[in-house]
Amino acid sequence: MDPVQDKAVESLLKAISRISMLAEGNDPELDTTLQSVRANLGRSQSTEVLNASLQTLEPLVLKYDEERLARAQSFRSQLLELIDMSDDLPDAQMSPQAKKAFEAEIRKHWQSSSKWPELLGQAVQLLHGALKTPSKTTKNNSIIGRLFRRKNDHIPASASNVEIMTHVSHTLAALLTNITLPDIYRDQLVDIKNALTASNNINHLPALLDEVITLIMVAVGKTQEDLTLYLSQLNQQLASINASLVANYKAQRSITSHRKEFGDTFQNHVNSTKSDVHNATDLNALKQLINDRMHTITEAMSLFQDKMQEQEKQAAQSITHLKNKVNRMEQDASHLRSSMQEKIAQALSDALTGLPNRAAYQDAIFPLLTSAAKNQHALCIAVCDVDYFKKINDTWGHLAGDKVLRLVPRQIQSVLKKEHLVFRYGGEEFVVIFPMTSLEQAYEHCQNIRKVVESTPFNMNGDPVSITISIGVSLFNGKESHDELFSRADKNLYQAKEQGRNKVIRDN
Ligand SMILES: Nc1nc2c(ncn2[C@@H]2O[C@H](COP(=O)(O)OP(=O)(O)OP(=O)(O)O)[C@@H](O)[C@H]2O)c(=O)[nH]1
Repeated sequence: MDPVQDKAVESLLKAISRISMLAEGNDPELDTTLQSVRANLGRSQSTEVLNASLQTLEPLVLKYDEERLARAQSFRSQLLELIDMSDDLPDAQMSPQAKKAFEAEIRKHWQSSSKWPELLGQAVQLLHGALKTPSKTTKNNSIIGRLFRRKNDHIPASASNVEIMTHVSHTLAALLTNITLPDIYRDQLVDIKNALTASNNINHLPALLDEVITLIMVAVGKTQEDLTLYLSQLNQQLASINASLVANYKAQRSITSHRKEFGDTFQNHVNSTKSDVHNATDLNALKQLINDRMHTITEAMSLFQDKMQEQEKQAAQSITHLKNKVNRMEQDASHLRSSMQEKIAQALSDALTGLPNRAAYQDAIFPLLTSAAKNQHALCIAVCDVDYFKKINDTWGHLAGDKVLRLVPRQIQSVLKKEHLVFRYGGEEFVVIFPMTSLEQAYEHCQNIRKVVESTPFNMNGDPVSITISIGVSLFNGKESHDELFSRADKNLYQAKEQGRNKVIRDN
């Protein structure tokens, strides 16, 4: 290999090792592929084209790496700061073991941005848990106790409490800017960030922490999906780069073997010419012989040059191809994420109503049930079904039916709070999740849904028509499976239909 090629290979190795640094530790398969790419690069030869493209690539990769590191460092220090704030919170106590274990987690994962939502989720849960653990001196006076058991009592808004709350909420809001969510959750993220920065009342902290936990659970689920998809595509691209490198290596090896072949042929001609000259007796015959030899050597040289030109052309093409693939891989890494998020958002929303669909419901309900069970929060679900919907379709047509299906959820949402989650479960059926809501409160909300739907005049070909809705509500008992909870709500709905419709039936 000549020194120019040596340099090119060295540059490529460097660049690939930078890329491997970015991808390091995310996926074992990816690591193996990168190792194999590196191994092949080590054997390959290269040209100036490759070197030039790598010189452009390298500072970009280095810059990205530096920025990534700076972001990670800031994320780590904010996270640690958030945890330390539990010491300042009134009536809160964080277990030192839990804190230590979490700090170890931070040390382990702070550089891997795919782990950030999970780390933030853990931090917020720890903080939330600390708020629920009264400090020894004020055992019967915890925030949670006052907030949730005796609703009208509040911690006095002293200057230091306002200061602490401002510090906690601003740090949390800053940490949340590091979390990437699918588009459908963007508004929710902005709402939470606004609510955090707008609040200086420490009594709001537990409820805000709960909202952050719920949102992050969604983020953790989604980023893992994104990452898996991204890594599998990245692996494919790396495998294809690897194939190009192998082909390039073979081409270079073939050039080397042609060079050797030509050298051998040339040497043979020189040797036989030497011996012919040595044995020559007739000058004319010798002249003829030398002419013939020169002719053969010229032909062999021209053949060799043709072969070399063709192979160098192929090698240059293969290197350009390789360079394009590396560039495409860079671009893909940035575009892939947003397009995947778009797809996830589409897959989770219902085209007719724009509401999150049944798949989104499945995504949301399981982490919420886990959190409700763990934190002993009340959680209710309501199954709402438009009455005699078939008749609406039959009388005014399917398009009118569609219009009703678009309007009903708007009416439902008009009487609910933003933390209540509405899904189109299928057909004319909607499901509402009421996190941190007692059965009594959920029942009241459902009565409001029923009333608002009943009193809305739906316009059918110019005529106002009254439409009603039946609802079954059930309260999660903290131990049962989702199916048990759902089937109880469904049975309640069935009873509402049985009892004449336009009714809300709750658990006994
Ligand atoms: N227009 C329209 N109709 C739908 C859609 N999805 C389901 N449906 C119709 O909704 C109707 C539901 O009918 P049923 O399950 O019998 O319920 P119902 O007639 O409302 O009777 P009740 O149980 O008393 O409320 C069916 O006729 C479906 O074709 C949709 O997206 N658009």
